[in-house]
Amino acid sequence: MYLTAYEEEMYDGEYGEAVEKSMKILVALGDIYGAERMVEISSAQISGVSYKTIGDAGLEYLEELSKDPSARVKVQSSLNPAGMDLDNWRELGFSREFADRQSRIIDAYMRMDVMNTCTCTPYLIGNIPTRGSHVAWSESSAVIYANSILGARTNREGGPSALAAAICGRTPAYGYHLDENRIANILVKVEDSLEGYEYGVLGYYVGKIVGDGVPSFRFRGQPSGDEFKSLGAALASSGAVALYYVEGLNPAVECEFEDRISVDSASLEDSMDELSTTNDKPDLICVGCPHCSLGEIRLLARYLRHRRLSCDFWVCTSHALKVAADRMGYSDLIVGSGGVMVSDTCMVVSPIEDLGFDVVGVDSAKAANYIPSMCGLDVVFDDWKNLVRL
Ligand SMILES: C[C@@](O)(CCOP(=O)(O)O)CC(=O)O
Ligand code: SF4
Repeated sequence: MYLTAYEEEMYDGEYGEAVEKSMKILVALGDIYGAERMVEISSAQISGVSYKTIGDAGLEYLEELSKDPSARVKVQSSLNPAGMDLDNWRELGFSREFADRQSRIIDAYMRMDVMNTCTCTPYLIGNIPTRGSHVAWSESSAVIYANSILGARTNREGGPSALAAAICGRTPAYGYHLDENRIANILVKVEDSLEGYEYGVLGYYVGKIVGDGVPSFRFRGQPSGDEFKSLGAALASSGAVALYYVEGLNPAVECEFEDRISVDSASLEDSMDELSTTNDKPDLICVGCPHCSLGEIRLLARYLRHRRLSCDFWVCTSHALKVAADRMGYSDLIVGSGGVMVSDTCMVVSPIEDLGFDVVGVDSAKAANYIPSMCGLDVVFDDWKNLVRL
């Protein structure tokens, strides 16, 4: 592939070992996917943060890499959720051993100047790529949000390739960076008006049909940003979708529809049932997959203000939005009803299986899809208001 003089110098090790190693990863990826050149990126979102998911091998790789002074990111780079709340891990019951290793991972990233914002919704707290800009993001729910709602361009990176891109400020130009791979190829007509968590069910259903295709949605009403967050997360987890369009919002510049499908509430019923693995009552309810927006926290707080929860209840969000919720008094209302504000982590990447829970209630199709395999626990999937009433 073609490299500029500067990129070649990075490749030849003139800027240090970590830069050289990172450039070699990017060139190898570019060669595999037929990239002809690199593009400059404006930001990175780096997954592979939880000690639960990357283990000792990941920890050692990051510590080793971060010792090299050339391992410093060139663009704004933010971290995906970690395996614990970085401040309140003791109160939530995480072990000291887990916490020590998790902190070493965060420290290694911080040495490389990656921001320890620890959220899968970086676009809610300031890592907001502009329309048309190239980025290297590796959280599938954030990738699809960036490509679809923000109009930026990113492939579904892995943690190591997003980090390599951040260290070089470049990513190979293939896949969703190129116009020809951003053509809508399946029309999805949504016949009924949906609400809240139903957008996750829709994403789960459509993702299984379209795989890595590019759907274009025709909705009856206009979903909210939070609903797009749920829709995209589910599309990216049951399928490998990285980009979708919405008629009237971000219509596809080009469409080559190979298929057209219609979806109504009845077609979603089976998916709705599939997402629960038990009829038992949850002993933990978790919302915030992807991490809650401040608007979602506000609605939870208003609903819970005069209620008492009958089981543990986690509201997962970023540290930044938890601070905002504290100042608004939302956190007090949630805590007052028996809930907990959990920042930096979530029900999938934290070791909830070691905290004595058996059945987790979630309103996120993505979380319902992942908890049985990633935590080995049973799941009840429903609207959060129904879960709270159970
Ligand atoms: C499941 C997921 O949201 C979080 C776990 O990933 P990681 O621990 O950040 O590698 C990753 C993804 O969907 O890209
Ligand atoms: S599993 Fe959900 S909450 Fe956890 S990091 Fe992924 S998108 Fe975010």
